[in-house]
Amino acid sequence: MDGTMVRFHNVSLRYATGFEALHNISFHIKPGQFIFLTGHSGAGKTSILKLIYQAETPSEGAILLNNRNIEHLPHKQLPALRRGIGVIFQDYKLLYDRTVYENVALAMEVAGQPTDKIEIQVERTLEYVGLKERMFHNPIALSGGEQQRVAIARAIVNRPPLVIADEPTGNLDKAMGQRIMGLFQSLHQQGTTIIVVTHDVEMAQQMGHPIIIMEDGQILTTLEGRP
Ligand SMILES: Nc1ncnc2c1ncn2[C@@H]1O[C@H](COP(=O)(O)OP(=O)(O)OP(=O)(O)O)[C@@H](O)[C@H]1O
Repeated sequence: MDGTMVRFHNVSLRYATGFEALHNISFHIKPGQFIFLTGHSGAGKTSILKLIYQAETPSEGAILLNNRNIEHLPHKQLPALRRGIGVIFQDYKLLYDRTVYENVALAMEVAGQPTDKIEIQVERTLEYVGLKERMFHNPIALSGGEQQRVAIARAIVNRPPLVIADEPTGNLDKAMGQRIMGLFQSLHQQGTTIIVVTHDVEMAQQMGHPIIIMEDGQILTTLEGRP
């Protein structure tokens, strides 16, 4: 497929502390690609995700998202940009005073979707991640792998073209990790662009997708994956 889903062009990121977490990063992700981002702790992986969903702005360089330049986007355009990205955070960021259903529905409510559509789509998405039976439970009563799947359901319920996940299998056993990766693989097969941060290079290699390896805020190398 042609075009650009994400492009970093000579991007650097200096945090308010003065620390430069990313230095002169360039890479290109096409629509529909599945990419892994790996590297040791502190290499800058989460910082890249933060730049993509605009929690941070680069100190230098250009970022293109869906062929649009985003590094100096007006504030009022931010919500629309973020709706096009499903973000799965390292610590899930679920709301523990609401049910599983409500956690996922909220993402559609803030996107202004009508109630009837929300009911159908939330149920369908929870079924997809295998949690329909737990719909009215509080996420606190769920295992780590189940909470991870609620976070995935919330991220994909609006069907964003881009899904980014920070260490989605980090705290899970191998079987649950594979199940989560299976979900990303099936989203990828439906045409979604996927970026997954992981420490697990072996697992990433088994999946056969390209792997960007980071070190000290720079890209060390990119492994191309299987054709
Ligand atoms: N808000 C911040 N202010 C200052 N420094 C930060 C901030 N966030 C991250 N850093 C620093 O930037 C560097 C890169 O952090 P980042 O979270 O991107 O690394 P990472 O590769 O995702 O690490 P991990 O695998 O441990 O999650 C680290 O040295 C970190 O301490």
